Amino acid sequence: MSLDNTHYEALAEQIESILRHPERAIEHIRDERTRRRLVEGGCKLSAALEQPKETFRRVGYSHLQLPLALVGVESGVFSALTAEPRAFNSAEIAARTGVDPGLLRRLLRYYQATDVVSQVGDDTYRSNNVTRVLSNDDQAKSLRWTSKITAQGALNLPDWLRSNRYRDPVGLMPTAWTSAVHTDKHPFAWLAENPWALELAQDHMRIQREGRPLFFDALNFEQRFAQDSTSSTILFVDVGGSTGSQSLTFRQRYPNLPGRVLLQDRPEVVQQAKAELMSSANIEAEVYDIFTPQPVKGARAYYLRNIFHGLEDSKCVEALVNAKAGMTDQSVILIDEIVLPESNATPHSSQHDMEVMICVGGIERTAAQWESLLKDAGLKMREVVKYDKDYEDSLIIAGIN
Ligand SMILES: C[S@@+](CC[C@H](N)C(=O)[O-])C[C@H]1O[C@@H](n2cnc3c(N)ncnc32)[C@H](O)[C@@H]1O
Repeated sequence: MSLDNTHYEALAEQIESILRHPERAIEHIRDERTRRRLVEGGCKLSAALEQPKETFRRVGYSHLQLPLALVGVESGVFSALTAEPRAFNSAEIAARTGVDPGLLRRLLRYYQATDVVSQVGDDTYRSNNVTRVLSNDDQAKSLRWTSKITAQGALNLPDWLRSNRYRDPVGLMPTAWTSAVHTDKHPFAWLAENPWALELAQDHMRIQREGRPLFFDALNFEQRFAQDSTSSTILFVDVGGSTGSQSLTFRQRYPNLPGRVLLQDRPEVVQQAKAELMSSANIEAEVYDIFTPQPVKGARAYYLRNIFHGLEDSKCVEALVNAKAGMTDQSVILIDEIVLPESNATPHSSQHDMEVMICVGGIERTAAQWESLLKDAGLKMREVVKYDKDYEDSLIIAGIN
């Protein structure tokens, strides 16, 4: 259908009418697919129609977004605005936060202009859906991680890639991030020596998963892998499982399933996991290095989430061969990672690819790349279960044959 100016005028009026009461739209759009179409269409339309100076402003000022969000979080401005469902003037917010009134007016002007808060009068502001997300303590922790850690590496990316002559930097050390923080340590070793950052890393990993589907939603573990289990069956080995969120979920999803659940990770992480994991959760935790042969023999499933995207191919194959050392014909390796499509990747999955490149010299992979890695380790890719379309999160099921 060819559209003329009258159609575009009518569409613009409809959009403006939605924006006069966005909360009504949130209330009335019942279908998630419709909401996504509007959000994605709006973003793509905005980029497709913008003039050169608008492109420059969008891209050239993108460095302000993250630090100013963190300012709003750490100063308490966002939580002051969300404390009550009403509008506040800047003097009230200044009194509640201790932020200088002059600075506060400038910050609020910026937040209003970038849709982080809503302005209802000359000096009156109220929270909106964006303020509410940013004032959530957990989201704030995640912002601290990206701002204090990953953003440092991202800003160093142009120099780092140029100095490495634009090679694909998979497995390259130092990474864009380690060179930005001037360490010659591997990022995991650096984290072990910087407990404040390790805590942020773990919080971020936990938070960025919240509300997203889990592989348990798409696959019935009990039916597929736990037939005839007894109390001595090793059901689920959560390799590199951090403080055990997936082990805990496993126990919660299958409370009556007989068998053992084991968490394996680096020494400093296992120490923390043991302190955090409730003994009633019935999860064992042990130190294990994925670059040594798997000591736990004959488990039904060796589960590895977000481990391989931090490793170059040769290291992945080494870790897979080591995992295989524990497997029997009945065992499977479950790799829970992004599986990138060959075309039309989502922003989330491609952002993750950039993030692992910047921080750990890692890479997100396509199904063909996963299949090739598994083949090199003498394993067979049996099935790929995609369980989150936004992130392309998938469970790759592999076995010895
Ligand atoms: C990106 S995190 C993923 C954590 C967890 N699997 C999840 O998805 O929430 C990577 C984990 O691998 C662990 N790790 C890194 N190198 C390891 C090694 N050589 N052996 C065992 N675990 C390792 C880290 O300590 C960290 O907990």
